[in-house]
Amino acid sequence: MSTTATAPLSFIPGQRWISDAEIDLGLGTILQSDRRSITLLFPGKGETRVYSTSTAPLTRVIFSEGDTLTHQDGWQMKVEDTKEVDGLLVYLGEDSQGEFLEVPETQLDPEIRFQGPRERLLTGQIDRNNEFHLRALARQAQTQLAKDSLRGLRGPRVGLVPHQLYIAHEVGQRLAPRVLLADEVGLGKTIEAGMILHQQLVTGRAQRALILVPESLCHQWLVELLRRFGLPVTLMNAERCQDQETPFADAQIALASLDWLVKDDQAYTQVQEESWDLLIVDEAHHLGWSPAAASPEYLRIQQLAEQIPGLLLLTATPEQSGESGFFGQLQLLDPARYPSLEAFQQEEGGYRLCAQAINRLELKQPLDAEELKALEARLSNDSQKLLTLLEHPETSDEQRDQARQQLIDQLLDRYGTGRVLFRNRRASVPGFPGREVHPVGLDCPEAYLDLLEQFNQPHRQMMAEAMTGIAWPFAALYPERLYASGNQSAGDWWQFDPRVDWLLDKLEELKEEKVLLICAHAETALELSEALRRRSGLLAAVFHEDMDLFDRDRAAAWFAEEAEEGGAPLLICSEIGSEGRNFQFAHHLVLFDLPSHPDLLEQRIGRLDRIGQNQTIQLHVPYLETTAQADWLSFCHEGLEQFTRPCAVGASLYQEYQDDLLALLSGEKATDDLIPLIQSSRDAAEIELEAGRHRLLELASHRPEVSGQLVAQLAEADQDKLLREFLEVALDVYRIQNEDLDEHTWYLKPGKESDTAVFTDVHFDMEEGSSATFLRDKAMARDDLHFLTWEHPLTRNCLEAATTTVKGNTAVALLKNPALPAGTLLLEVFFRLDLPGLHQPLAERYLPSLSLRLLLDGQGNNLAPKVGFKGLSKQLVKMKKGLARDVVKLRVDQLRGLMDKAESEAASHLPSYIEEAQERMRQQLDPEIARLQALAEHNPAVKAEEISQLQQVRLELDTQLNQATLKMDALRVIVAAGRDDG
Ligand SMILES: Nc1ncnc2c1ncn2[C@@H]1O[C@H](COP(=O)(O)OP(=O)(O)OP(=O)(O)O)[C@@H](O)[C@H]1O
Repeated sequence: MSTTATAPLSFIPGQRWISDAEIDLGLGTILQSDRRSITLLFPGKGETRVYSTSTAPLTRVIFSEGDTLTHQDGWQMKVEDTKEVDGLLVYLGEDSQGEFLEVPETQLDPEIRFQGPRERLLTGQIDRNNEFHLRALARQAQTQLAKDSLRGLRGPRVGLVPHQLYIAHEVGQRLAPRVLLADEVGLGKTIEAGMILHQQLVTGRAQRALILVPESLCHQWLVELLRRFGLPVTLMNAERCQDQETPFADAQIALASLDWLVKDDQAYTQVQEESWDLLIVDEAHHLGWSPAAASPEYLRIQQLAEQIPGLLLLTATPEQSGESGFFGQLQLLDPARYPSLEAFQQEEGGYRLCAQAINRLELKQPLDAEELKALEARLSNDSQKLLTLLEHPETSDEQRDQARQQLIDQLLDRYGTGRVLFRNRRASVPGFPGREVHPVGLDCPEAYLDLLEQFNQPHRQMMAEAMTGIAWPFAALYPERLYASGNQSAGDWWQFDPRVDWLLDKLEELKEEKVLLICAHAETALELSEALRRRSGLLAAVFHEDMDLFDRDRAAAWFAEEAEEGGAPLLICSEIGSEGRNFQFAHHLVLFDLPSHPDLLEQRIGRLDRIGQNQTIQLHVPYLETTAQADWLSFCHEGLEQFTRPCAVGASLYQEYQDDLLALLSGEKATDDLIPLIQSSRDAAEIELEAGRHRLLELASHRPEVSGQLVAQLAEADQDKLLREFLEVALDVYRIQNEDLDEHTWYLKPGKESDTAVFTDVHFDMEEGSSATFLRDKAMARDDLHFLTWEHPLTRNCLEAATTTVKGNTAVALLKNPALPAGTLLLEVFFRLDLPGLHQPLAERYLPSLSLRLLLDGQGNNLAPKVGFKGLSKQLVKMKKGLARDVVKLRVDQLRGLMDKAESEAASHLPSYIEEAQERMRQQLDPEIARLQALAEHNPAVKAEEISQLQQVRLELDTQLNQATLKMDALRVIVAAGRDDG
């Protein structure tokens, strides 16, 4: 395994040497030498070099007893003895069959490479001290990062919002997470998904992800993933896939429109042929499902969800398509846990009791007989043990607390939507500004009144539907559509519709403000913008489904631009703009009409009422009095109170009262009769939810005591000293100019000498340089600054470069410490845990890339526990290369002995290292196995193979971890300079 350096006396043809300056040439053979020059042939590379005898940068290669050499024919031999014949060495030893052999040095393998620190040191390949320093810091960081439970959360350029961090931390750590992210509108589901994805990638839990979103949100997702997470996303579309057989093959993270994949069979097949680790689907309420039929979108996602291990579904309104739609989403996530709609509905009936039991556990009260009996059906053996432990008089308080927490976790997981659904509500997220609503009743013009009356006749309702494409009586909510589809010759609706006059006045009043207007239909949006242009010369940005993606994004960007820079003061959107988009920079929302479903109204308001909104939101609602519009407003406003706060029961009340609501719209029922009924049902449903499902969801979606710690730890990262030290040394090693702009902000500029490989995938200005900060808040406020964390690509590249090349694995330094006599020798050695042949991606999840440091004195005593790396490094100065080589040559025997000692010392540490890795692995896999076993007790859909597969993985990892070794990673020879030099 090792080779040796020498003190050369003379150059004799046939001897084997390496070039210190060109190590890659391999082993050279001296062809000839005279007083002035030496000629070497490097057979491995077929190159010849001539060196001056006095300055030749050459090192003689000599193997010693115990070393293994490789013959030019490929076989190996362990050296037992050496003899010299005419100035050439002959190695004596046995091959693997035990046959005694003699190998002249002329027959050594020329391709020999010296990579390990031991070989490199002994063959005089000595690196700079700061390169060694960088490698050691990088290993230290890797160890720290491998154990870091916040890994993957440090890098994203996002504010520290507790409920988001809780979810990201909880889900991002899972293997193949499958969850529904269903926070109320605008609470940051995209950010949560981004954080989970980032974590999965950074920790190696996932390599590739597929993100499917409505077409209108593609660009916004792309921007968020790049700007906030720096992820390598590829936007896929028909154009990009044209004439390509495997267009998705190069996309590590592919982002595409779900609508496109539903329509394009070929693209869908291409997606299916790839291997993905995580699938993310935004606005998942579009995946319609009922026991009778599933939508094409649902079927496509279902197929993908069966083949992709991880799945994140995002929706603010999971029940938009009814309870069955909601169940359909849960079934995509965990078909085993949610086998049938009936079972799901039955289980829901027990939520209240479960929430009650959890409350009692939290209050440290005993469960009563009714609760115990009801829960028995769901509790399995492990839970029963916990209950017994709770009741046992000798159980300590600490054991009791732990048992209660475990029981709560198990109840949340096994009862209700537990680990699968996360839904935070505004009510429990502080800092949201209020909403103010301004309904404005307007006289209904005669032209509309006539039309509404005509079409309300039973025999004409079908015609209204055929003309407008809107079912009656909902068409009555949009009289301009009735008018426009039948009266083209009679002039434009906007010439007499009082909402337009009102709008013109309102816009005049709000001329300093940005105003978002949403209406239900694309035609209304277009005609309205035309009306404003013709009647007042106002140019509004327009956003609707018939525009292509590019034009839509351009319109949104125009609206977002500052007024002084020519930004549009008004954006007119059809319903499509009511989903997913970020318009929180505006504070005024005009609801030109109301949507026909309460969840759509919630989505509309959510464009402004979202994280980042800093003012009270003004909701302007013009409506036509004495028409269906007025009745519908009563339903939304008084019935559901939607304008003042999100209504959690809107979708279910809409379903419950569907017939009455239709009667209300057709004028067969009066608001005075219906609205009080809806109000009392709402109050009752909300009370029930608060006591049951909501309580469970609240508990499962956010634990403030956990998120509080996460926020505090992440906030501390601003001051991470190791990170700054590591980057300072890295910039020095890779020769990148670094100037302090202030205490926390650097200006970095690559120069001619710089190693530019470390800028791979860093969006960096290589010409002018770029600035970077360690402060999260500063990075959030200024997009032009890089946010420097352990997860920034520059840091990651430096970490990789420092640990995956040989650079820095040897050094020789001078110790300036007057207390030590001159010539005192120390050897500093780093080892790292190595797992040959292990299934790496699987193992890395559990395996901390631990490193071990030893500091041996001349007698082989380990001083590392007393003398730290940092303190020692401060006392070291560099030594010239020539002198360093001489030191190694002079002390070669002592060094060999110390290296052997280091190896045996390291071996004694190995068992405890392996134990730690095994412990981590078990901590992750055992609860998962136990959970599946518990679920299987009640649910035949949990397959036995699923459990045995996981048990098999655990067994294999356990065995493989036992084969781990500690491998020498870097060596530094330290020589005391003594008093005179000090
Ligand atoms: N932690 C955060 N730091 C900075 N900005 C954030 C954070 N969380 C959310 N935001 C911003 O708040 C807005 C809403 O977030 P996001 O789009 O993730 O919400 P959502 O729940 O997905 O919304 P919707 O329900 O409308 O789809 C976005 O502009 C987003 O950039």
